[in-house]
Amino acid sequence: MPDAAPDALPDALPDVVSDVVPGGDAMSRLTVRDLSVVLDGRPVLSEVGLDVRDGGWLAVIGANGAGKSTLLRALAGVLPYGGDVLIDDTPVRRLRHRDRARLLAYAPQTPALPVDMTVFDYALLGRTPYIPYLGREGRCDREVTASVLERLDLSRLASRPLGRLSGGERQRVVLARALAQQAPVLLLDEPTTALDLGHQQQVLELVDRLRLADGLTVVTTLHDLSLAGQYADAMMLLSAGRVAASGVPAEVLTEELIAEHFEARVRVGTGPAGRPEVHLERP
Ligand SMILES: Nc1ncnc2c1ncn2[C@@H]1O[C@H](COP(=O)(O)OP(=O)(O)OP(=O)(O)O)[C@@H](O)[C@H]1O
Repeated sequence: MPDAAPDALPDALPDVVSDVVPGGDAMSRLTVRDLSVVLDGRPVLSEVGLDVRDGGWLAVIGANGAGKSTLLRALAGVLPYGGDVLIDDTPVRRLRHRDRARLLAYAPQTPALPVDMTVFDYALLGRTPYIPYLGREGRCDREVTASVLERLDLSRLASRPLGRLSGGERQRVVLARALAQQAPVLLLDEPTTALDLGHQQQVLELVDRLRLADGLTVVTTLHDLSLAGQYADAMMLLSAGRVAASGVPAEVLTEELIAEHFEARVRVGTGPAGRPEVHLERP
């Protein structure tokens, strides 16, 4: 069954979410130096560097196979890498798993989901770093989870097993788990690919509001270049595992760079607030 259209977004964040997402004093500047990843003996990322300010939104773009998901997986610590990943001045690889999970949340593109687990219990897994060893979740954990599910239009599916969701519903549940984690750095791998237009807007607006209100630092891969240009304040173009361009969206979303790295013919216009809009043109 398709979901109902998402509710209009209020200007203010819901109390519970704004109370539970870390405040502006949380650590969240993300710095990457000379990052490299080798998979199956082949270099997939080389000499990647980036710097995302506290409360910044970096969109990583690039053609299929450029290394975008690999970059996010390395940042999330689920792949071995060379080089340094720092949150403020703390090397992420030195953190214990639990401490890292409080600083950095990652929503993968297509995670394996336990088909019998309910939507609520899966999103509640995001609270694991806050639950004492051998303990149970508390009221706050359940409230945070319920609030995030509500913001993502998932409350009515809370007791539904994951195996009985549509693709777009599954994608929002994966995001819900990451948001319930309350980490100041959020890594989202193609968070909108399976979503209808209304839910794309709902998800990106929610992430943007959390970023502006609470200083979340966001890194996301996005294939939709216009969406990337509308939401990100910085962009990085990856090509064959290396940084081909980086800067503000207007510096990266140029007709020349897109032609060269995507082999696509586009027209780049200027949208609201001077942000670039990318339109495909028929050859
Ligand atoms: N586990 C793996 N073992 C070996 N090679 C891999 C592995 N995972 C990915 N690769 C290769 O690494 C390269 C980068 O893959 P990655 O998934 O990061 O690209 P991407 O930019 O996210 O692509 P897409 O836009 O298609 O999602 C590709 O050539 C891919 O085939």
